[in-house]
Amino acid sequence: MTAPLDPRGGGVDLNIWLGRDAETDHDDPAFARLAGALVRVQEVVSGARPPPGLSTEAATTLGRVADQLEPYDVDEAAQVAGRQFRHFSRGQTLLPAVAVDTYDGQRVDGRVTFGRFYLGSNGAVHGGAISLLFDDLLGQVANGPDAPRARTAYLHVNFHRITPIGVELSCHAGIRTVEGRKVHIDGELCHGEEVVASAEGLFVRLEAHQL
Ligand SMILES: CCCCCCCCCCCCCCCC(=O)SCCNC(=O)CCNC(=O)[C@H](O)C(C)(C)COP(=O)(O)OP(=O)(O)OC[C@H]1O[C@@H](n2cnc3c(N)ncnc32)[C@H](O)[C@@H]1OP(=O)(O)O
Repeated sequence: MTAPLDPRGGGVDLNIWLGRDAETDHDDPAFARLAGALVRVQEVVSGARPPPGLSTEAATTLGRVADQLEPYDVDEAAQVAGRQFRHFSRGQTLLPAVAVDTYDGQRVDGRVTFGRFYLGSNGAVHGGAISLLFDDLLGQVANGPDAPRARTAYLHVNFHRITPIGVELSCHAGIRTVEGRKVHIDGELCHGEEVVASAEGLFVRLEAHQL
C-alpha cells in the first residue's frame, strides 16, 4: 500500500481498494476536485434557506455547469466517478466520506461524519444513508486485496439509537466467516462507546461468468 493520504489523520490509505485496483488511468485529481465541490454544494444546499432570487440565480448557475459537462458523458468503463481511490468517497458523491484508520485485510476501522445532506429528520441521519455506509464499508472488506469480487446478497441493518448528524462517529466492519463463496461480514457504527447502528451482510463471491 502507498503512503497515507488522509488529511484528517487516518492511519492507512483513504480507500482500502487503493492497493488492489488503483486503475491509474482513471486517476483524475481535477475530477476529484470537481466531485469535492459538488459534495460541498450538496451539503450547503441541504442546510440553506436562501432568498428566492438567490435560489433562482444559483439554479441557473448550476444548470449552466451541467450544460458544460453534459457533452463529456462516457460509458461506465471510462467513467472516473467512483474510481478516485486517493480521495474521500472515490469521487462518488453519494457516499459519506470515511477516513480509514486501520485495515488488516479482515477488518476495517474508520471515522465518518454525516453532514446535513444525510439528514433524515429531527437531527437523525437518514436510515438509507446508514445502510449505504454499511453496504460500501462491508463491501470494501468483502472485496479486499487478493479476494475474488463479491456482491451484496443481503444487508440487514439494525438502528439501535438515533445517529446524530454533524458528529464524528466510528465505523467498523469485519469478516465473521467465509463458507465457500459466501462471506459473512458484520459492521457497527458507534457514537463514542454507544453502538447506534449495526449490520450483518452476506457477500457472495462471483463466478467467472458473473464478472
Ligand atoms: C464505477 C466505479 C467502480 C469502482 C469499483 C470499485 C469499488 C470498490 C468498492 C466496493 C464496495 C462497494 C460494495 C457494494 C456492493 C454492492 O452493493 S453490490 C450491489 C447490490 N447487490 C447486487 O446487485 C447483487 C444482486 N444479486 C446477485 O447478483 C446474485 O443474487 C448473487 C448475490 C451474485 C448470488 O447469486 P448466485 O451467484 O447465483 O448465487 P447462488 O448460487 O444463488 O447462491 C450462492 C450461495 O449464496 C446463498 N445466497 C445467495 N443469495 C442469498 C440471499 N439473499 N440470502 C441468503 N443466502 C443467499 C445461496 O443460498 C447459496 O448458498 P449455498 O447453497 O452455497 O450454501
